[in-house]
Amino acid sequence: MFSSLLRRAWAVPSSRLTVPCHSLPSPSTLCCRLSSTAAATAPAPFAPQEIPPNPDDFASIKNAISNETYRAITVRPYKFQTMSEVQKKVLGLLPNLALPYPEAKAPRDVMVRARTGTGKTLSFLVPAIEARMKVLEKVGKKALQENNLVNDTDLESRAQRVFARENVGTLILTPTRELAVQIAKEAANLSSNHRDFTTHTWIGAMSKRTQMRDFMSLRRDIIVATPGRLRDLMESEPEVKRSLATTRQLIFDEADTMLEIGFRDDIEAIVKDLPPTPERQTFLFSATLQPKVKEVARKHLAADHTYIDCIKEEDSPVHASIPQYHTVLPSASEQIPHVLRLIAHDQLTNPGASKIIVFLPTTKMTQLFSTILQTFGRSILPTGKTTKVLEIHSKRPQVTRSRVSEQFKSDKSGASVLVTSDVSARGVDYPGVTRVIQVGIPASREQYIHRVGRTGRGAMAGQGRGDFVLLPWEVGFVSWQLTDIPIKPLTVAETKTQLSELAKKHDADPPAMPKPNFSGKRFQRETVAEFQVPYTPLLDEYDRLVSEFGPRLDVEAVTMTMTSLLGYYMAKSADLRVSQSVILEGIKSWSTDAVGLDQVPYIPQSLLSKLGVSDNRTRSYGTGRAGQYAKPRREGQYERSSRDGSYDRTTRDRKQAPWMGRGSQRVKDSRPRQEWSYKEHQSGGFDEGRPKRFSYGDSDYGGSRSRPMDASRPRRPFRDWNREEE
Ligand SMILES: Nc1ncnc2c1ncn2[C@@H]1O[C@H](COP(=O)(O)OP(=O)(O)OP(=O)(O)O)[C@@H](O)[C@H]1O
Repeated sequence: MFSSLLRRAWAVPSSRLTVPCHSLPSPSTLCCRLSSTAAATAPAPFAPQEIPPNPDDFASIKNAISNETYRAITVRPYKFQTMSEVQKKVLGLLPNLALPYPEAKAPRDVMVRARTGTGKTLSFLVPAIEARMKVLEKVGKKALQENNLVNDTDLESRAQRVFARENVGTLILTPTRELAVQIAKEAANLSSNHRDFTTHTWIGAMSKRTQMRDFMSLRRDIIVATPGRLRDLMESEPEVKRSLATTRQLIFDEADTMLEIGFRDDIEAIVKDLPPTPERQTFLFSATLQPKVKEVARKHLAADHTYIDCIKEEDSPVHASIPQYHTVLPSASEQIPHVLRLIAHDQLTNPGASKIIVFLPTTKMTQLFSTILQTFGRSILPTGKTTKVLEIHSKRPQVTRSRVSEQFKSDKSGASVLVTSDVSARGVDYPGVTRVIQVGIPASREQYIHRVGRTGRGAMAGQGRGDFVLLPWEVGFVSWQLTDIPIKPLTVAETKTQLSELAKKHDADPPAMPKPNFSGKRFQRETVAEFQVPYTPLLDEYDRLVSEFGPRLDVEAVTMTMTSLLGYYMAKSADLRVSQSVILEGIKSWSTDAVGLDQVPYIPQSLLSKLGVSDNRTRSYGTGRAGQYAKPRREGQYERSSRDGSYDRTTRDRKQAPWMGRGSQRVKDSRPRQEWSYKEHQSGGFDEGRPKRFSYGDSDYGGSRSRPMDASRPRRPFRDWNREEE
């Protein structure tokens, strides 16, 4: 019983536990905290005993960290009591981990693997703050020594201030802007009791002038940066380069992605100007660390670094308690209705507490889904118009991205959906996410894990759910890439049945939702979810959806989406173990079956050649003739394979379905992965959070800068995707 109490203490603020120890069973930690009270009242023969704190509690590292940091963790603003496994293992290395070089004993570098949402951020920020404070303490003492003084607070703090304004303490590198902002906020919270402690955030799309002004005038304790902006500042501002050459600590969050080929140029250029190891201490943290990344990582770490692995070899890399399901759709026409059904399922399962993230593979696809959800979801989802649909991807202005991200973080409406690209896949902490839905395959197995990890975090460990929705030809991803992940099959038919049962229950006994609060002067601006009653009749609408929105969607916008998908998926044929022509046919069918276009849009030959794929056309055939090229869908190619919509293929179907072929390792090995140049990356052609080689899919193909459309072809004006149809 006590162990379960402790486990639950993740959610219990420590201040609440200040009760007399005799009223509790036997928690040693609490007795320890209250030992002075006990001492005052205890009879003389039983002198107070020093009971060591529970090793799982932050109290056990109290003497290894400064009082200011300890208070920030356990009192304000965090009120955490129990350490997670990763925190216990990393913070257990304190105080040595935070001692300045050369006093500290080796090993000082660490590489850490721990599941998503288990508090890795705090694990690296505490040593970062402590290391900085220790260095400053040393600087103060040195100033006293040089002046032959024993005590002079003014002199000490003057010396510390000068030092802190010239030298950088810790540099933290992250793949995305949202994550950088989040870490910087957490660093500010954790250091809030240390006077004048300053954290800088250097990310793209924010004013360099402001960043430089703050850097020149304030302390330089911690810098949290994305590699692009950091490199830019290092190359253009001599003072940045000079100051970074004094950095004592380098931290890679989401280390595996930071060390992948896409970021490698930037990282190497940055690290070259930092002090070498062992003078510089390096931490690498991630939920996923493949063997090849570990090899690259060793280049940046001291040879005698510590490797902390909180995931046992035989365990799943995702929280085993998060149920995960994959649905292989019988036909592309089921894609949007099925996603809507999953959202409805979540809203009915968690009435008034539903918070969903939908991941899409490209920015154009994200825009398309967001538009469809905003337009149609609001009429057929259980929470109707009160459903909040938010959209984030790298093509949105940074101000909007930050606003939307904050909005979703603080959302308590009970019916919100964040439609996003991979910019939200790693590290971002959205509290209370009840379900993660992935539509289409992620960039890699690791990205799948990180996406699912947006649910079941922190105090909600083990709660939540993951759904993975695949087109028929994407099935290879589950068969070949997710072999070690406990993911169960779920058919469209099963989802329909479950939803219909939930709807019946809902109609029989609609949940009582809190009414918006109009009392007093304060008007509660947050919309609270309201349910449509009766809901069961609306379930029939799902199947009519595609024919409804098909004619209302802009053909050119769908073409752009399709082009972005081509760029993304062509590089994935080895992962899926299907040929590129199967993918091409699959995406063409998607444009008619899933989004309801009358005919497949024109795809320029030049784009297909660039992607290294042919659809058996000659160059002259079809050039500039979008309408003429478009051909009707091949009847029956992606038809439903069974009457109830389940994925139950007959032998005949199996023969006809090329994606069911498993391919061979030889094909996989012989085909090089597509990689894209730094130039493409600089031109904005990549979605942050994902290495550049995936840039093509999310790039401006189909976008405003370099559209592969035939220039002579008359175009329809591009619709504003964020507005509802007038
Ligand atoms: N000891 C703790 N007790 C309770 N909650 C905690 C504790 N440590 C961290 N948390 C909370 O858990 C959540 C997840 O933490 P964090 O974002 O650091 O996870 P992570 O391991 O870095 O995840 P990811 O791999 O996705 O980046 C945060 O909301 C954080 O405030």
